[in-house]
Amino acid sequence: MTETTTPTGLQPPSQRLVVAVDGPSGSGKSSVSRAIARRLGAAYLDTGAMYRAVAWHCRHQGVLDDPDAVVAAVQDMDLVLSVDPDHERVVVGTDDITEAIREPGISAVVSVVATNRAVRELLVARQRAEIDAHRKIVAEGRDITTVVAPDADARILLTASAEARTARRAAQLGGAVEAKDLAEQVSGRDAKDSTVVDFMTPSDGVGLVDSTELDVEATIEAMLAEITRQQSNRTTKQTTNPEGDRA
Ligand SMILES: Nc1ncnc2c1ncn2[C@@H]1O[C@H](COP(=O)(O)OP(=O)(O)O)[C@@H](O)[C@H]1O
Ligand SMILES: Nc1ccn([C@H]2C[C@H](O)[C@@H](COP(=O)(O)OP(=O)(O)O)O2)c(=O)n1
Repeated sequence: MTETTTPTGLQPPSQRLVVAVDGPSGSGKSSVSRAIARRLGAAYLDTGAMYRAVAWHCRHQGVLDDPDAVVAAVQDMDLVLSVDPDHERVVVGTDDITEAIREPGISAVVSVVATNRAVRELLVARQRAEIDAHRKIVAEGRDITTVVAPDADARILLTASAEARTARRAAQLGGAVEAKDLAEQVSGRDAKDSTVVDFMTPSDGVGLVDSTELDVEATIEAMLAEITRQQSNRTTKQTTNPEGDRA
């Protein structure tokens, strides 16, 4: 069966679209993915917010130091995460923690839960269910292109130099953080998180967008161009080889 295509090679709007975005801290994943979701009329899944919510919940329960208790807490956790790109909202039980999960105290401990493999399995299952529940969705994190949605319609690794990422984070935090704490929040956290997933090099078939020399708008344009390129490639493959690799 051949898929119908628009004149530009893009899939028509009624078709499913899953965009997967990974990258290190401060590369622009959240701001750029949110903007792309708006432009595509898609949902937006911030998987980092899920890890942050787990860190908040475990700290709140006083179990961060006990890996088994962390897993139990995640299993029992009642998490509501908005996937509306225009409305950021994270709620655990009756606590609205939308603001709290962005505090430096959570950034400092989030790797404890993100490097717990059992926690990752639970969250990956939840992320896949969320992706399946939406016709169009942009999902971003560290392992979306490789583990959560390796079959996504478009997969992109968004990078920037360590200097650019640290400078962006400094500006975002309003210059209120000391240089050594800033380096720990960006490169230090990436080093810890990299022990369980690789988000510094694109895996096979994943497009690379380097935003070091680009402003936010130019990065959005570069990402949209890469999404279009990958969609066109997939459409061409499906048209020329509709049976895929089946003999
Ligand atoms: N290409 C860019 N140029 C300049 N600033 C950027 C760029 N991309 C993102 N930013 C800014 O850098 C900060 C970190 O971006 P964010 O989207 O939170 O990154 P990430 O989700 O990868 O950690 C934000 O203040 C954002 O507005
Ligand atoms: N898919 C994901 C998403 C985030 N994480 C981890 C890595 C980070 O330390 C935390 C928080 O992620 P978040 O994307 O909010 O991080 P930033 O502060 O934007 O750099 O969660 C992960 O391990 N896997």
